[in-house]
Amino acid sequence: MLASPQQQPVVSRASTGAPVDASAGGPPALRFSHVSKTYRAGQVKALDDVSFDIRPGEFFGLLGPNGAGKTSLISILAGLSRASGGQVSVLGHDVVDDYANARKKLGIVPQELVFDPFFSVRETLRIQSGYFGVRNNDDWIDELLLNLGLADKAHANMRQLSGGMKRRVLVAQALVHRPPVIVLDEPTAGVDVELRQTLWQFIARLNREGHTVLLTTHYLEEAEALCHRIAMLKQGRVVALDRTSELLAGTASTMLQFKTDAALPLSLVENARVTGRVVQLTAHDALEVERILATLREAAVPIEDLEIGRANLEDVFIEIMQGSRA
Ligand SMILES: Nc1ncnc2c1ncn2[C@@H]1O[C@H](COP(=O)(O)OP(=O)(O)OP(=O)(O)O)[C@@H](O)[C@H]1O
Repeated sequence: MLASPQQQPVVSRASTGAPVDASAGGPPALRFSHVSKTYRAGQVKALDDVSFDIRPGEFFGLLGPNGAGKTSLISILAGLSRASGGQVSVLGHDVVDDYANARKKLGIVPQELVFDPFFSVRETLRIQSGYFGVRNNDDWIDELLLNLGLADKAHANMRQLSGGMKRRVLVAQALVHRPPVIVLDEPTAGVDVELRQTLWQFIARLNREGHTVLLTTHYLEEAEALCHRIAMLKQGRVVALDRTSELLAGTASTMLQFKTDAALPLSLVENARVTGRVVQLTAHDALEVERILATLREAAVPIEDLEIGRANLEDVFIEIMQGSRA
């Protein structure tokens, strides 16, 4: 961890390279306990009895379609909104009863870009340090600027920055007080490949050094690559929670993809994912692949650009959201 004198690493690495949970027996990094949230006098149920823990040092993904409740959960965690029921805590500090201590442990990168346009990047980060009572923070601010590709923008005014640059400042802002728990709410929405790589390299390094990370994203390939465990929300409820590798192991293992202009035989339509001319079908084994290809041949469906590969997290996500998998 990028340790400051006040903050002890929550996870360290033994000489074998194996991660060691230095806080074993301590509180979870994040605890969501029977959390519910309703809007409009109970008419909209955004969260319904959500419970799970995130361990210190984990890289945890929270996935779900639009409206599943991810932002509602993060708003409660950040103290921006109150749960209708249940509790949330950060390293043992309740986000309502012990808000100041809970907030100090959190670095939150929000979805929305909100800044005071009159300050420079460095001033923005100094002001944010001041909110957390951190003085003489320029060395760490310089390190953040360097790692997020902002070194040459330190004196630029916030209003002069592009959207992608502003998002980098948002990340730096969340990290000024070296929080042990980092929450990223769709940090790569609409940002270019270069920033994604810079951002993920840096966040992965912080995670290796012991910081806990909670990520929400619609980019499932990012979640698959980065997250140790994943929870999936659907209509405010947790419908899946497991190690990423277990989620992948439980899915139909093979993906067939091809292009066609013709209609699919009825027996295949139900399980097909169709995007324009591109059709994707999952199969559990080689026999099922053969059966699908035979069905297409018998129905005289002309196919182009056939590819057969391994199913990925997107396939798992769709299976779970469609309710075709427990
Ligand atoms: N302030 C609000 N007033 C009324 N309903 C709301 C409010 N905020 C969220 N909702 C509703 O609560 C549900 C969950 O919304 P939420 O924004 O938490 O989902 P989300 O998973 O973050 O979605 P997205 O992926 O689109 O950001 C949705 O039905 C949404 O319409």
